[in-house]
Amino acid sequence: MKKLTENILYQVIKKRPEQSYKGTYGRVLIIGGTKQFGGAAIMNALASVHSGAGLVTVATDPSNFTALHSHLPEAMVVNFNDYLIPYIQSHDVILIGSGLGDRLDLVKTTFAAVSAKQIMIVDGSALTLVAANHLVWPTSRLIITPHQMEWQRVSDVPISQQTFEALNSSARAHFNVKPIVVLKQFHTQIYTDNGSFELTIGGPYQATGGMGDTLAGIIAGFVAQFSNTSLDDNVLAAVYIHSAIADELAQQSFVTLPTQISAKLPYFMKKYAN
Ligand SMILES: NC(=O)C1=CN([C@@H]2O[C@H](COP(=O)(O)OP(=O)(O)OC[C@H]3O[C@@H](n4cnc5c(N)ncnc54)[C@H](OP(=O)(O)O)[C@@H]3O)[C@@H](O)[C@H]2O)[C@@H](O)CC1
Ligand SMILES: Nc1ncnc2c1ncn2[C@@H]1O[C@H](COP(=O)(O)OP(=O)(O)O)[C@@H](O)[C@H]1O
Ligand SMILES: [Mg+2]
Repeated sequence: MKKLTENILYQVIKKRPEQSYKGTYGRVLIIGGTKQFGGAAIMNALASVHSGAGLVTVATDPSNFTALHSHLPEAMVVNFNDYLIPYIQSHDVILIGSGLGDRLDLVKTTFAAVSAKQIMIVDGSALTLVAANHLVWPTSRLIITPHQMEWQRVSDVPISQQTFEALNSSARAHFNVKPIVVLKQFHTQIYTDNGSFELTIGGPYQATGGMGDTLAGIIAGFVAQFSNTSLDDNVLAAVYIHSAIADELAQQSFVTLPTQISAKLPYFMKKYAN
């Protein structure tokens, strides 16, 4: 397993060309946040916008609109009970699942509408719904971001066996579509067609609800905007920067809040842009 280093940030984060506009940096659709878990979609969106996605729309329960806008007026909203197919088809990147509760209907609609050229990130409750209902993965460019229990649910590799890299790799190989797998834990592992990678930074100051929702949002922001590097590299850079910022915050803080990580992203990214 290759160890991720800071070098991935120099490779991926580039100074922006002057001849560009918001459309250049990608359109992200976030589908998540039931009434109970609205914070998850808000944290997705904060991370996507702060990491540089050009346009972010959040399809969520309408009870979350005001809270989302008060944190992030940059985001657009749509009621996730409305007809979503035109939204799904017109976005470059779809992030589904954070705080999605039991909305299997939304997972099915999204999987059916997404096309092969779009990038889809599946997180949180959507992973649990895929596993519980034996859904077939869509043939989009797919990234999944399970924590260890979610990975157990979707891959059948028990948490106690997940230390074995070969088992995780072979479980991934048996999916109908081979996704980039971000297996989150202390020292997160990333499984790709080009090998597996290990994060060697980060720590338990990150163990706060919303930390994974924030990572999923950063991944969306990175894959939406960086078009000169591979999808694999963009995901690796997103995973690295999430914990690098946490490490920096942890020098002064006992816990590192997800929203603090998002707030720091633009400043942290600046030093790598060349
Ligand atoms: N503010 C918001 O709106 C927030 C909304 N959120 C949203 O809530 C949804 C549910 O997400 P979830 O992860 O909380 O619940 P679930 O999928 O049932 O997994 C938990 C079960 O797995 C077990 N477990 C074992 N290992 C584990 C591990 N490494 N990491 C984590 N758990 C581990 C664990 O064991 P236990 O803690 O009981 O020991 C428990 O039995 C999801 O969509 C998410 O986006 C959250 O982001 C929070 C903030
Ligand atoms: N002890 C730890 N050390 C390093 N990172 C951690 C630790 N505990 C949690 N994390 C990180 O926090 C995030 C948790 O993701 P997840 O459980 O999906 O959170 P949530 O769904 O509440 O947003 C992952 O990125 C994980 O790697
Ligand atoms: Mg999660």
